[in-house]
Amino acid sequence: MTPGMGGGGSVRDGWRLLWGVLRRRPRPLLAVGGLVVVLAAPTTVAGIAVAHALDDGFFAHRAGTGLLWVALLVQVRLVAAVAGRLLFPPLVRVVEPLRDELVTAMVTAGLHRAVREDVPVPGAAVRQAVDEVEQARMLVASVLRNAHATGSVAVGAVIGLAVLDPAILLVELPCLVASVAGYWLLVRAVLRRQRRSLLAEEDLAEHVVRTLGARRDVTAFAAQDAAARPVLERVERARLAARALGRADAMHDGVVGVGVDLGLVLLLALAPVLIGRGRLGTGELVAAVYYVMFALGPALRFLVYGGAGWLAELLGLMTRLSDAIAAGGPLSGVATAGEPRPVGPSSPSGSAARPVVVAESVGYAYSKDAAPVLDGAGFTVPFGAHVAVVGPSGAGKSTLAALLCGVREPAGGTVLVGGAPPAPGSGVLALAPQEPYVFAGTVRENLAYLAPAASDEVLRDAADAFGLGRLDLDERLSAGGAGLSAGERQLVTLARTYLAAAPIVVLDEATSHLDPDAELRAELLMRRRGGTLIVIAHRISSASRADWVLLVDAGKVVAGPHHQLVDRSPRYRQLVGLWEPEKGTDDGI
Ligand SMILES: Nc1ncnc2c1ncn2[C@@H]1O[C@H](COP(=O)(O)OP(=O)(O)OP(=O)(O)O)[C@@H](O)[C@H]1O
Repeated sequence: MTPGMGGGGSVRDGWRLLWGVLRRRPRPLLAVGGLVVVLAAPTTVAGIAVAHALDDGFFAHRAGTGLLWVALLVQVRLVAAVAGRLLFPPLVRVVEPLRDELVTAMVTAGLHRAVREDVPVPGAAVRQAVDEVEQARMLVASVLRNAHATGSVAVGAVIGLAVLDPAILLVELPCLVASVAGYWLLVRAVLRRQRRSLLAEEDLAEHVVRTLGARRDVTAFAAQDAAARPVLERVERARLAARALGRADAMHDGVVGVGVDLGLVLLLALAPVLIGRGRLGTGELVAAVYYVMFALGPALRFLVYGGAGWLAELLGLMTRLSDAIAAGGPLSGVATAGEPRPVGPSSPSGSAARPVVVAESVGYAYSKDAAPVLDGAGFTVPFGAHVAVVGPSGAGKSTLAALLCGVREPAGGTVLVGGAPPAPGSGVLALAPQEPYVFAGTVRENLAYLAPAASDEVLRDAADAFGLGRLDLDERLSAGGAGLSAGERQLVTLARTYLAAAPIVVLDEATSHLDPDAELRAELLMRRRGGTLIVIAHRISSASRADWVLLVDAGKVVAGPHHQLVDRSPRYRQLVGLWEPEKGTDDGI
């Protein structure tokens, strides 16, 4: 699980998880709530003391009385500081058990998933889950403590205004309610947009990394434009999401303005009426202004500027935890986020992910005006199958391989590998392309490119098995493999693909320069490595060895075992006929 918002749950799920855990401790929660009113008293008394100090003391030329009220004000502040400590015991009883409950939920869900899907429990993911829960616990404590302080000051001010004159409350309360309601709507909008922006950025980053990782496949398919298009689309999506978030953020000032500035203007507009009727003294007006400016104002500002960020962070975190619990705990995403379970010769046995390849009504054309290469093609390749893809030259076999590898995206229909659209560089598929690529570096580097952890022994065994015994692992190769024969370049590419941990291997006419014996040996090795093998067939012998044949013709795909297609498909018979006369020499087309 990435620390980002990778899941699909909503903020409401985050709320539900948080509330579900908090409400299990109703007594300390009620005590925390009750203390809001108790701790509101100092603010109320402070305003009243200001009013009396002025009206009964200094404005009435009774300095002694005024000073007595000021002394009371100081006393109240001292008592408030001591009373503030009453909050901590119930707060601790609310917050501390949160960690145990959430960690238990995360790890339990993760273990269930591990058992259900037969995947190992990655310690790093569990550690990350514990860290996130700890972060959530600290955020809950901060949010509750600060919300409590803010809430008690605001409640104290509201009570004080009501004591001064209920009419003042009648003009202040609507402003306050409108401000808090606006803030609430804003928080939700900011959260939604923040989440959208984060997801867009994560998606972009993931796509860029994958596309860069697949640059050799992209080059092999000459699909630079097709590979760049989805990246550019994601850049635009991330830009729009960030702009929308910025617009929502800018609304915060308006929310504070309604609660404080508008409230103050209305209070001052009402004051002459109340003073004229003898309902409000000058000192009381000052006290009312004190409540609005120095109690409600800071409380609202804290709520909007400080609290909003904390609350957004807390809810974002809770939503991620809720996603993870719903998806099976801290392991969610581990098996699907670019880490396919290994299948190569250096991999532990019995731990293979088993992605099935499903194509449904797939359409693809190279441009808007070009005739579609594929038009409504559909088939399924079960995990572990050995499949040959055949068809006349130009029928779309390589195009199909590019779609399976995710290097091109279908114009219509869907291609799913292991239930998700294939992503280049995800490591689920390893491709040996038509044009072998050998890059400047040692034989070791060339072979280990898709299996960086492979030992020299494993690399040597693979090289020997593919007939590259004459090459030393330390031997330097130049870009393009000058000095190697065309067949040897293909063998280097094949051995590299063989060593990859990907559960699916696609050979796109990758044996065209090999003699039939070398081709047979390469195919047998690929079958032995385990996983699914999809061969864009160069020779009919290769199709007849496969469990299943996909015949690509006129935009469609017909599937079946070799012998069945020979019986059933005149087109396939024709192809076999074209291939077979050349048998014994080189039966390729
Ligand atoms: N990059 C491209 N731009 C435009 N058209 C293309 C491109 N690549 C392939 N095509 C066209 O798409 C069609 C299918 O090509 P593709 O290479 O997939 O067929 P294929 O069955 O693999 O052929 P072959 O057996 O000759 O390799 C052909 O008509 C080809 O000319």
